[in-house]
Amino acid sequence: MVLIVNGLSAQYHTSKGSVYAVDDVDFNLSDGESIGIAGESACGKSTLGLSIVRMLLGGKANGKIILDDTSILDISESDFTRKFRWKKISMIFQGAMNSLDPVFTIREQFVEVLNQHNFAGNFDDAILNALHSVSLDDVILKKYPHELSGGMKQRVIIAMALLLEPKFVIADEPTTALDVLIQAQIINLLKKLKKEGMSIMLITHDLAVLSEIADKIGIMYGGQMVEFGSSYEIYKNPKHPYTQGLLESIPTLKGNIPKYIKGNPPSLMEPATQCRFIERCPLAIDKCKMVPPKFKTDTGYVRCWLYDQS
Ligand SMILES: Nc1ncnc2c1ncn2[C@@H]1O[C@H](COP(=O)(O)OP(=O)(O)OP(=O)(O)O)[C@@H](O)[C@H]1O
Repeated sequence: MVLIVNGLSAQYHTSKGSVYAVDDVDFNLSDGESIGIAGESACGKSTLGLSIVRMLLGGKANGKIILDDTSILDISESDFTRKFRWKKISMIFQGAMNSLDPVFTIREQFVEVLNQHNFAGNFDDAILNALHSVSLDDVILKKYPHELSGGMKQRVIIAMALLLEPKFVIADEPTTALDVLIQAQIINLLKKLKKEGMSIMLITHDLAVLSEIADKIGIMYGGQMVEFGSSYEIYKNPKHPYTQGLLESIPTLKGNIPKYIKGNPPSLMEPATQCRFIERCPLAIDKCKMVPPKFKTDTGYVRCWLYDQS
């Protein structure tokens, strides 16, 4: 599965005006590659994921998303549902484990998902395959959500996203609200799925959890992907001052005191007219009063005037 995202923007229209939640994002993934999307709260990470599965409620996405040679924003809703949604690409929604229906057994909830997608194969085979791929035992099928631990509920949610065997799964903060041991189990599960050939887009505010899964990383700030590249390049040689700040804020075992980025993220109620990071950037220069374009790096790009070679 090859994914090319080009000039992707997404806006929500609210009674207070438009929210420019995703602004001119580019990235690409080759077959089998996974990407990590990191950035602070409200910088557009979920909106980016929702745009790719065409599930932006109250919003509209523009630009190009090419999935396996099809421009998926240009096909009809029914074609997208029939050929792509949950079959080639699915999403594990943020907080979904808390929205399992308390009055239905886990099996009934799996059946509901299969029915919604007009699944024509053998229901039991599909459910058991998905369940086993997340290392859950068949006995949980008879249980109700309140009988499961948080980690088991999150596995159920991941299994639901895998029911129709998509090759690309977007996981939006799949470890939030789980204790650290369970977080590690879920990350290991995603690693296992990746090894089995699945491409994953892992969305998180925590850069530290990406290192084991992501071949590439996109750093989001104020609706823009301010840096994109191979994980190696982003970790070893981060270029954007925001990426540098994020990496310095990760606690280490070596005793370095984690730093934090002063100030608050910008409002997304206006389109960008200058660098979105200007107010918080320790390295800002005069040019930063203009919106930075994407400057090429070894493996991707950075949106920062400090890398202007002209
Ligand atoms: N349905 C919506 N209607 C209006 N505005 C929205 C909607 N969903 C998100 N937003 C706004 O869009 C911006 C980006 O939100 P988004 O949820 O994509 O960010 P995020 O990086 O995923 O945040 P978090 O890490 O907190 O989940 C925010 O300003 C948010 O308030």
